[in-house]
Amino acid sequence: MSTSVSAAAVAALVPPLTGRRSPPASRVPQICRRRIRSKPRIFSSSPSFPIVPAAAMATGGAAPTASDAGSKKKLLIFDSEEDLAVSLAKYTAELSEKFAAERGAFTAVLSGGSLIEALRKLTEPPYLDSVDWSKWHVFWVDERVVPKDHVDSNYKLAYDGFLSKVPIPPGQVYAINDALSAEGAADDYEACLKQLVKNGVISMSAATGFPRFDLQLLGMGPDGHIASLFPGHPLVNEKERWVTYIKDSPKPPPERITFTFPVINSSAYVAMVVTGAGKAAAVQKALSDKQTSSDLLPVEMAVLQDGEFTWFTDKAAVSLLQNK
Ligand SMILES: O=C1O[C@H](COP(=O)(O)O)[C@@H](O)[C@H](O)[C@H]1O
Repeated sequence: MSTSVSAAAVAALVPPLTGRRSPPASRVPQICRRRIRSKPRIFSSSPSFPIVPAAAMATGGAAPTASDAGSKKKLLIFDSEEDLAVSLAKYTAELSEKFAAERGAFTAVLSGGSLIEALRKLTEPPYLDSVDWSKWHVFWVDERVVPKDHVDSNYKLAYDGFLSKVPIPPGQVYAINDALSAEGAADDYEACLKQLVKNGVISMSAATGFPRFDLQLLGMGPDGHIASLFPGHPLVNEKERWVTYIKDSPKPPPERITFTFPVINSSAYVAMVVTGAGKAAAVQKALSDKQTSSDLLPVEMAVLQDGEFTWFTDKAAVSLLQNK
C-alpha cells in the first residue's frame, strides 16, 4: 500500500526536470509515488481519414516523423490483433525515443481493459532492451477505486501484463491512492499531476492550459466509452477539472476516477486501440461521415487540439464501415 502526503509538503523536495535527465525515483513527490508492488491488409478508412497501410507502419511508414506533422487523424486496420500489437509496440517505442531526446522524459498514459494485452510486444526483444525505460513516466487515464491487488484494478492489470516486465523506475509509475474515497483519489491524482507539471515532467499545452501528455494509449468500450467517460453521463461535459470521479459508472465497478476531456484532448499523441466485432457499431458511428453534434459518443468527443490521433483497429472492429 502506498503512502500519501500533501503536494505542498513535498513540493520543495523535487527539482525541476532539466536537460535529458529524469529525476531519481527517490525525489519524486510522495503524493505521486505509488510503488510497483513487489508481488502483487485491407486498409481502409472513412472518407474523412487518410488511408494508412498498416504494413507501411510496421516498417516505419507511420513512425512519428516530422512528415506526419500535418496529419492529425489516421485509421490503421490490421489483419490480425497480432499485427496490431507489433505495430503498436513500434509506434510507442519510436515516440518514447522522440520525447526522451526532445525533453528528457516520456509521459505515457494507460487505460485499462484490452489495451494492456495489446502492449505485450513492448515487453519482448527488441524493445525490452532498446527502449530507454528510465525516461518513462506512467499514468492512468482512468482507474477503478479498488485496492491495487483487486481483480478490477487497472493498475494490477497493467502491472501484471506490462509494468512488471519492463524496467521503468517504480517512482515513475503514478497510481492512484487506493486508500482514499473516489473524490479524494481524484483530487490527489490531480494534485500529483500539477506537481509534476511544476517539476517539468509533464508538459502543459499552451493552446488549452491543460497538461499535455506525450502519448495516451486508450481503449474504447462497446458503448463508445473511453476512460471512465460514459455515453450520456454529465462527466463528459467537465471543462475545468483535470481529474474527476464517478460513483455511478454503468460498467462495474461503479466508483472510478478519470481524466477529463480537456486533458485527453490536449495530448500530443493518442493511440485508440479497438479490436473485435463487439465494438464495430461504435467504430462505425465514430468514423462515419454522418455525425450529429447532439448525440456524440464519448469516443467522438476525443478531438485533439494540436496532436495526432491514430486508430489501431482490426478487421472485425471496422466490419460495419462502408468503403472498405
Ligand atoms: O472500464 C474500462 O473500459 C475501457 C474499455 O475496455 P476494453 O476492455 O473494452 O478495451 C477501458 O479503456 C478503461 O480503461 C476501463 O476502465
